[in-house]
Amino acid sequence: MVVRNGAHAPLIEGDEHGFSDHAEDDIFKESDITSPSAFIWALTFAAGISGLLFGYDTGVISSTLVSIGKDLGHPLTTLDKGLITSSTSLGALIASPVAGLLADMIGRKPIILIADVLFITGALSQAAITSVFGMVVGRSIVGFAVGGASLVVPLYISELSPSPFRGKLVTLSILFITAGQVVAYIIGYALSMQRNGWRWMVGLGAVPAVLQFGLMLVLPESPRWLVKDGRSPQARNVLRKVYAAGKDHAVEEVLHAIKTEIVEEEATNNNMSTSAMGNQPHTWLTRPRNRFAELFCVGGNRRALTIACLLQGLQQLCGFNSLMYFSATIFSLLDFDSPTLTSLSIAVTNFVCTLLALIIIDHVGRRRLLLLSIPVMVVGLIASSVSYEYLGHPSWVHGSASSTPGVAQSPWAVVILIAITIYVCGYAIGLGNIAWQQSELFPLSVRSLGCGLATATNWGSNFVVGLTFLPMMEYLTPVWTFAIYSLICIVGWVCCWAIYPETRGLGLEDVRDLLRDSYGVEESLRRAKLRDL
Ligand SMILES: O[C@H]1[C@H](O)[C@@H](O)[C@H](O)[C@@H](O)[C@H]1O
Repeated sequence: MVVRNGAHAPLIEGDEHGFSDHAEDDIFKESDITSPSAFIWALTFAAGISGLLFGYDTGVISSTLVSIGKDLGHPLTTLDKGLITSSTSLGALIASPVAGLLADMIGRKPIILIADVLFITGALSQAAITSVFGMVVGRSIVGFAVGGASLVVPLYISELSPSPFRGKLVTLSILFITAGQVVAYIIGYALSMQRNGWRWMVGLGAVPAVLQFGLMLVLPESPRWLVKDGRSPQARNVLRKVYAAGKDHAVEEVLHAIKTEIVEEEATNNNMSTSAMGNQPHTWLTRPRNRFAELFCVGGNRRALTIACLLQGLQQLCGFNSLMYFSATIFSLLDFDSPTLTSLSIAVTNFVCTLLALIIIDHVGRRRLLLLSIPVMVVGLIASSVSYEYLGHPSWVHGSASSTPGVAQSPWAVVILIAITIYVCGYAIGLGNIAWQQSELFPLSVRSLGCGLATATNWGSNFVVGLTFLPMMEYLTPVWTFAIYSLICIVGWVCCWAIYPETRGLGLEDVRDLLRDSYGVEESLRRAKLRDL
C-alpha cells in the first residue's frame, strides 16, 4: 500500500492491466529492448545539459582567475582565489543533501528546474559584480545549482532509462561534465585576452541553463517518483513514451516491478517507524527521519553508504580538481607561453579518457578498472613531485606564487606536463567515472538520501582541496603537495581493494544481496569469474 495524503491507495491489487509475474515468453519484455528510444536519448541529452553546466562552471574558474586582474578592486591574493574557488564547492556541499531530501518530497524534475534558475542567477550576478565578496556570493549561488544538479540528474536519468542501458546513459551524463570543462577552457582561452573577457566567461553559463529550463518544462517527471506519489496512470504514460509504441508489455512489466518494490519499501519503513516512533502518523516531516534511520541502521545500506562516500571522497582528495581550478596558474608559473591553452590539453585528456571509460567499463568491470587506474595516478603524481624537485628555478616561492621572467623554460616543466597528463588519464578512466555509479549501490528506498550524502562528501572534499591547494603549494612546496596526493591515492587504493565489490553485470537486487552481511568482495569476484566462463 502507498500512503498518500493519509489515504491508502491500492498499488498492486486491481492493476487494470492485470500484469502477472508469469509473462509469456513470446511477449516483448524490457530485457528484449536492443536500443534506447529517440525519446530517451532526447531526455538524456536535455538532462545532461546540467552536467555541461556543472563542468563549465567548475572549469571556467581556472581562466577567470588569471584574467580578472584588478577588476575586483585589487590583484587577487591567494586567499581571494581560494575563497572564490571554494565557495562553489561549499554551496554544492550544502545543497546536495538538501536536494536529496527535496527530490523525494517534490520530485526530481522541480529540482532540475530550480537548479536552472540558480545557474542563471549565479552566472549573471558574477558577470556584473565589482568586488571579491560579490564574486564569492555569485559563485556560491552557482554552487547551490551544481550541488542539486550533480545529485539529481544521474538519479533522474537512471529512473527513466530502460535497465539494459542505465549504466551507459548515466555515464553519458558524466561525459557531459568533462565536455563542459573543455568548452570552459576553449571559451577561457578565446576570451582571456579581451578586456572584461572574464565577465563573458562566467556570464555565458546562463545560456545552456535557459535552454535546459525550456526543455525540462516539456519533459516528464520520473515514473518511479510518480508511482510513489500515488500517480500510477501518469507514470504509465511516461513509460509508454520511454519504451515507444508496441512495447506495452514491457511498460506493464516495469510498472509492476516499481510497484512491488515500493510496497516492500513501505513495509520496511512501517516496521522501522513503528519501532522508532510508535503509532504517530507519517508526515513529510517524519519521513526524512525514517529514511535516515533506514540508511544508517540497516547494515547493507550502511555499507553501501561507506563505499559510495569512500569513492566520492577519494575522487576529490586525490587533488584532481586543483588542476581544473588552478592549472592555468600552475602552467603560467612554469613559464608556458599559453597557460590557458596548456590547461585545455588537460581538459581534453580528461574528456577523451572518460569516453574511453564509457566504452570499456562494462567489459573490464568497475573494481578492476579502479584498481588498475589508481596506480597510474600514483605514477603521474610521484613523477610530478620528483620533477618539481629537479626544476631549475623555484616556481612557487614562500609567501607568493611567482614566475621568473627572463628565465628560459626548464625541460622539467615539460616533464611535469607529461606527468600531470598521465595522472589525468588514470583519473578519468577510473575514479572520475566510477564514483558517480553510486546509485546502483543503494536500494531504492534510501537511494536519493544515500546519493545526497555521498554527493555531499564529494563536494566537502572538493571544498577542502580548493581551499588548501594554493597554501600547500606555497608553504609545503609543490614537491610535498604532489607527494601527499600520491599518498592519499595509495591509501585509497588499499581501501577500495578491501571493500569495493565488483558490481559489473549485477542487477540491483544482486547488489543489495551482496552487501547484506558483508562487503561481499570475495563473493562478487567469484560471481564475476563464473560469468566470464
Ligand atoms: O566526475 C567528475 C569529472 O571527473 C570532472 O572532471 C571533475 O571535475 C569532477 O569533480 C568529477 O566529479
